[in-house]
Amino acid sequence: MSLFVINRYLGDEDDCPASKSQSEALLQKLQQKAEWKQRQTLKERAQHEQTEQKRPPKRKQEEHQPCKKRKSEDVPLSEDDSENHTEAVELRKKDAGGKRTKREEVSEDPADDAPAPEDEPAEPEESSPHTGFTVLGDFENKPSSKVHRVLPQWLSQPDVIRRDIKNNLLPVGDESPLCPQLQKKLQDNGVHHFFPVQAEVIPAILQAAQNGALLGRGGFRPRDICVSAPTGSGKTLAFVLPVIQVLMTRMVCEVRALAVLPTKELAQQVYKVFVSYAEGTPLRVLMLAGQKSFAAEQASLSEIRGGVRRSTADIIVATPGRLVDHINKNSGLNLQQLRFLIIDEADRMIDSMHQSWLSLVMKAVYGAGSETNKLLERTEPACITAASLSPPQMPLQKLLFSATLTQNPEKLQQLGLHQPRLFSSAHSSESPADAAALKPERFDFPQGLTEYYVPCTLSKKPLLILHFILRMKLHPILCFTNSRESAHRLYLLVQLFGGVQAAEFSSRLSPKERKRTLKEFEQGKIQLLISTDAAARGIDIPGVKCVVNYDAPQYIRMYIHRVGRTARAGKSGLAFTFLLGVQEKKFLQMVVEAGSPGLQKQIVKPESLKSMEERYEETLQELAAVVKNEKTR
Ligand SMILES: Nc1ncnc2c1ncn2[C@@H]1O[C@H](COP(=O)(O)OP(=O)(O)OP(=O)(O)O)[C@@H](O)[C@H]1O
Repeated sequence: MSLFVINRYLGDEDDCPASKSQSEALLQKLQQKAEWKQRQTLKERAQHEQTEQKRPPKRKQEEHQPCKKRKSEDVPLSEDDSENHTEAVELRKKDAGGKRTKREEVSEDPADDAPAPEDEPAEPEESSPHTGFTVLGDFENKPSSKVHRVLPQWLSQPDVIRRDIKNNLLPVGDESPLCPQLQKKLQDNGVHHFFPVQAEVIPAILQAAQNGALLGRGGFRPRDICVSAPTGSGKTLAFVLPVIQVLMTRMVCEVRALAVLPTKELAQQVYKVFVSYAEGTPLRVLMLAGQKSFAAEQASLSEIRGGVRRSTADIIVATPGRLVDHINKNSGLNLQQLRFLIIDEADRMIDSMHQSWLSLVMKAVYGAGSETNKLLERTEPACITAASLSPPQMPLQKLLFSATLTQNPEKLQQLGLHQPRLFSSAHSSESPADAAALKPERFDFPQGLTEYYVPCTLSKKPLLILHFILRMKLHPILCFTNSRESAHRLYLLVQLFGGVQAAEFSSRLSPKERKRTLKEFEQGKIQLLISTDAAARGIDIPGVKCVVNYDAPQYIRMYIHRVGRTARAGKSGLAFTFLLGVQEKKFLQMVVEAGSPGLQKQIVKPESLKSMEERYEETLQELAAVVKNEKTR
C-alpha cells in the first residue's frame, strides 16, 4: 500500500508505438480520473453545504474543527490507490452481507454524480472513501478533562475543633494533661475550663514531647502543628501552656522557644501571657520587639557565668525585624537548642517572608554545633534513618496559629513543615466540590458575632459614628479606617464636635503613645478608638462591644481580623460596616463567600441625624482650619 504518489518510469515511449498506445491509454485513464475527481469534489462540497444547513449550530462548530481524518481525503490518488479503493469497497460490501449503500454505489461509479438523497443519513466511515485506507486510531478532538485541585490530605482532613465555645467547655481539672502547678495557675487567673482549641491542641503538643524536650516517641521527630481557629477562641493559651510545661523541667537555661509575631503590640501581649504562666517556674522569658534599645536587648540576652557566656532566656517573644537584627549582628542570641518555633498570625508572617526571617532562624538553629553541647548536636532534617535517630537530639517543632490560616499549599510550603497536622474548625466545611471549583477560601467567624452593614454616603459617615456613640450608646467602639490620614481627620472631627472621649491609634503615634492609648481604651477611659489596621490583628481588649468599619476593608482576611476584636472568648459582639452604594454588592458577596452567616442591613433614618447636622457643618469649617494649620506647621 503506497501512501504517496509514485512517479513510475514508463520507458522510452516515443520510440515504441506499442508503448505509445499504452501511454495514450494511461493518459486517457488519468484524464478520466481527474474529471471524476473534480466532479466528486463538487458533489461533496454541495453535500457538505446541505448538511451544514440542516445541522444544529453546535454540531456545525465541531465540524469546522480540523480533524486528521478529513485531511486524508486530500491525499492525491495514485492508480494503485484507486485499485485498492475498489478492493476495499468490494470487501466492505462482503462484510455488510452484500448490502450496498447508495453512497458506496456513488463512490464506485465516477460517472454518476447524482447527489445522495437528502433524507439518507451519512454513514460513519470506517475508511477514507477515496484511498480505501483504514484509518487506524481515533484522531477526533476529545474534550480534555479539567485538572482538579486536590489538597494534601493533612489540609483536606484536619482534626476538627468545635466552633461553639460555650457548649464545648472542658473543665480544667478533668483528666487534664497539664501539671497541677499550671492547673492552679489557670484557676488563679480565672480560667476554669479549656476552650475547644485548647482541649485539642494542648494534648497534641504535649504528646509529641513525652520524652521531655528530646525526640518524641520511638525517637521520631514530632509533627509540626498548624491551628486555624476563629478570632478570640483562645489560641494563645493553646501554645503558651504546653510550651511552658515541656520546658519547665529543663536543667540548663538555653533559648528553647521562640514566638514570632508581626507587631510590637502583639509581641507585648503574648510576652505578658508567657510571663504570667512561667511565674513560679525556673523559666525566663524575654522580649525582642524594639521596646528597648538594641543594646539593652542585647545585654539582656546573655551573661558570663563561670567564664562561659550563657543564655539568660528560655523563651523569647520577638518581632521578625528585631529578631533578624539580633541574628545578623551576632548579638549573643543562640538558637542552637531551639525546641519550639511558634509562628502566631501565621498567614501574615508568611506574607512577610520576603524579609527572609525564617531562613535566618533556620540557619541559626542548624548552624555549627556549639562546643559545649556536643552531646546534643543536631543535624539538619533529612531522611530518617536509624543512624540519624540514635543520638539524643533536640528536634525543632513548628507551631503555627491563625484565624485565617491559608490553605494554599504553595504558601505553606515556604515554611518547610515536617509531616504537619492541622487543627481547624473552618476547613472541614469545605467540600471536595468546593475545593475543585477553586472557590474562595472559607474561614470561621466567632459564634457570638452579629454583623451588620449600614448603607450610607461619604458625607454622612462622620454623623453615623457620632450617632452610634451619642444616641445608640454603643461605646466602647473600635473604629477602623483604611489609612492613618483618614483616622487622624476623623479623630480631629470627633474631638471638635465634642461630647465624645476619642483617641487615634496608628503609626502617627510613637510605640509608647500607642501602648498608653491601648491601656486607656482597655480601662474604659476612651469611648471611641479610631484605628488603622495596626489594631486589627490579635489585639485582645476584652471590653470591646462594638467594631465599626468606617471604611470597608479591601480584603476578607482584614475584615475577619477587624470584626474579631469583639465577640471574643465566647462573648457576644456587634460589627457594623459602613458601605457606599457602589461597594454593597461586591462586599456582601465577598463576606458571605468567606463563610460569614451574612450581614444584616441596618438603616439609620436621616431624621435621626438631623439634630446633629447644624453642629456638624460648623465642625467641618473648624476642621478645615485645623488641618490647614497642621499642614503649615
Ligand atoms: N479557657 C479560657 N477561659 C476563659 N478565657 C479564656 C480562655 N482562654 C482564653 N481566654 C481569653 O480569651 C481571650 C482571647 O484569647 P486569645 O487572645 O488567645 O484569642 P486568639 O484566638 O489568639 O484570638 P486572635 O485570633 O484574635 O488573636 C483572651 O482574653 C483570653 O484571656
